[in-house]
Amino acid sequence: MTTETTTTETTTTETTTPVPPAAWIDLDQAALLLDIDGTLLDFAATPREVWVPPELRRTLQGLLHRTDGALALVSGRALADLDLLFAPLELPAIGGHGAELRPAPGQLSDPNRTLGLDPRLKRKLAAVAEIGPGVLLEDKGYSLAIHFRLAPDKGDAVQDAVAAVCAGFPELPVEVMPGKAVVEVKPRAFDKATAVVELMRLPPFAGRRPVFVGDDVTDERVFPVLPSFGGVGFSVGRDIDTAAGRFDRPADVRDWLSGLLARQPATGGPA
Ligand SMILES: O=P(O)(O)OC[C@H]1O[C@H](O[C@H]2O[C@H](CO)[C@@H](O)[C@H](O)[C@H]2O)[C@H](O)[C@@H](O)[C@@H]1O
Ligand SMILES: [Mg+2]
Repeated sequence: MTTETTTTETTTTETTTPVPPAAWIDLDQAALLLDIDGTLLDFAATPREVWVPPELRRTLQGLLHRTDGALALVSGRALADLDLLFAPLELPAIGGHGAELRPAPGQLSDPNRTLGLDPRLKRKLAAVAEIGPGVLLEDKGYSLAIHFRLAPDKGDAVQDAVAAVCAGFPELPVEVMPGKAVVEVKPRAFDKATAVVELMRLPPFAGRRPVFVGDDVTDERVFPVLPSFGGVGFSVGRDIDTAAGRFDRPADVRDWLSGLLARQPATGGPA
């Protein structure tokens, strides 16, 4: 069992690494890989309360077309959840921190990619919600997320309890993945980095240069694998050593993406 420390959501306006000009990215060669919460979308009190701006849907659809399908969401959320959020769009996606992989719209993720979380472990973890009101469970089948955004004072207790429960199952190949006001227990066999490597070997992503944007601990593992595909990564809200630059907030990422599309529309080459 592996444990990491929780991340913060501290956002400063002091940008030490400049946001990359949209003109730097060549959409004829790029594969756009985009994290969701804290990157494309602003945080909300609960997972269901996030808002997807209609303009963002239009931008993603345009970029998907402009890159010949080489745009994917790379999320900790389950694919079914992503499809509800972005409906009627169905985008190529990595879901559940790598548990699910859909290289093209309309395809199904192989249900045998990963085993479900051991039910004994899941039951014990679910009991952590008894710590108090505001501690929410999100069951993804292959993993369980325990949210404490509505009860920030209970964050330490939740993390300690999750670590204690997992320590009781040393034989299980699981890891504790910290996030933004959440802690998730997932199989160790996959993560966003392993799934990105897999995706980048499949058409229409293969041969393109990945441009990844992400904000969280789970995203940090992706940055080091990008150079082997000629790609780069950008962080959101904080500097990360292995990132090529930083956006301050999701609204900046959204503006950058719409600028990217505006500069390189489908009918012409780069502006
Ligand atoms: O990898 P991501 O796409 O960034 O997904 C990470 C987790 O995002 C969601 O939780 C986070 O966003 C919620 C809505 O803003 C917020 O209420 C929560 O506190 C955050 O942790 C999602 O619910 C998780 O399943 C994802 O793993
Ligand atoms: Mg995120």
